[in-house]
Amino acid sequence: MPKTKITLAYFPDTFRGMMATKDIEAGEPLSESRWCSYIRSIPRDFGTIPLCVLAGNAPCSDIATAGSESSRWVMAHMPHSMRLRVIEQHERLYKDWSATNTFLETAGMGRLDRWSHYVWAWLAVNTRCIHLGQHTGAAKTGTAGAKRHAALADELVESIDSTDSMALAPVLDLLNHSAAADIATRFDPVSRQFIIQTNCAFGKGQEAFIRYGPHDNRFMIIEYGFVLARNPYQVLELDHAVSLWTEAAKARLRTARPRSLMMHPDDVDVLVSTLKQHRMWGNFTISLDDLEPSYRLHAALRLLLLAEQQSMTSKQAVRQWERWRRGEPSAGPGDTDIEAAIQSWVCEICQNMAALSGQMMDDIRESTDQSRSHDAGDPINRFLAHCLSVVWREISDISERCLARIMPDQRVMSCGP
Ligand SMILES: C[S@@+](CC[C@H](N)C(=O)[O-])C[C@H]1O[C@@H](n2cnc3c(N)ncnc32)[C@H](O)[C@@H]1O
Repeated sequence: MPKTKITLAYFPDTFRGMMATKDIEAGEPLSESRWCSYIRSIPRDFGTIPLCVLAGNAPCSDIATAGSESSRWVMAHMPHSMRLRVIEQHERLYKDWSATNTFLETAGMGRLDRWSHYVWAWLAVNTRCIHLGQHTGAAKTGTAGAKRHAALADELVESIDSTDSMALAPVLDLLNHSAAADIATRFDPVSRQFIIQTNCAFGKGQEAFIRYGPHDNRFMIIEYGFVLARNPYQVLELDHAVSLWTEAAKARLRTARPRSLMMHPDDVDVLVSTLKQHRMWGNFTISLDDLEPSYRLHAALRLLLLAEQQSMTSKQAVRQWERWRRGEPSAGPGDTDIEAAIQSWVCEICQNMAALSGQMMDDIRESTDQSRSHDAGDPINRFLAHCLSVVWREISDISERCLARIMPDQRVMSCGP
């Protein structure tokens, strides 16, 4: 950290200004870095971001197998999809750390000595940077000059690799996120300024917001360490549930007595490969808006359930599925059965998700209550625990509403054919 003897403070006459934290001799430089004041405005701690908890105090190439008690607790209380994303994020962090050290060593500048400082800096950039490749709503109308200006900005932005063009923008990075904010961003090639323009008004004294993106709360926790109480982007992510189902189907077919004449465990892999070839594998969701399986989930379930339910080979199932995808007339009475099987699958998964989320919310409440009552330090970051609880509440809500849609008149205890 750069050294300085001055810090931001409020003064009765001049309001915000810089105060000496120690005696300063005449002739001393006020700050050893021109960035010092900015760096001091960045939060000291990113403890509500799971990666910060998981990264610990020493670099480790594989967090899935290592970590402190609190990092294991955080991992165990995240939905599966979040866990995968945090592991991926840690791999990126570790790769960046290694690449930075290689660069410094090659340049004869030694190595970074503090992992925790690097993690802090990495998270500061990740939570506060703007991407120059981000470009929304540049003026496409107006005077010839304005259009030329916009075209120049477009050209500049297109020439930038957006994954590699992060910038920290002091003051802009103090703006908080609201899903209701409406902004347009552009880089002005003449003034070389990154401009954020708001399309909604803010009254005097109100907090001015920007929108970081159309992100759900799982993403907000991982990238920014907070949740919105009412996030409009809510979906049930079911990739893991579908993968578990394929494994269970293979196990069932392996032990089936009498052996299924048509389906073989390897057929399940063929069906999965078919979905992958059609770029239809993954991103399986049910959204809060319509409480229906997304097209991708519906299509995948149709193929996966078809072969087993109607005793087909994978080849026959793929042929029938492709006909359905092309919108050709349905292949007879089996079509109603397969739709019922899809509903039944969704019903069972929603019951499992509702039960799991209830258990997770109880666990989180108990763990935070325990660390409060024992006064045992605070191994669990309470705010992070609260954020995880909100995510499980959302999963529970969608699951229960989906069950109520499928079986409107019942308190559903069991689904199935
Ligand atoms: C770009 S900074 C915004 C300024 C930040 N509040 C600060 O004090 O420096 C992003 C961070 O602000 C916080 N943040 C942004 N929007 C928020 C919101 N709606 N509710 C709670 N925290 C928010 C999160 O900690 C996030 O990682």
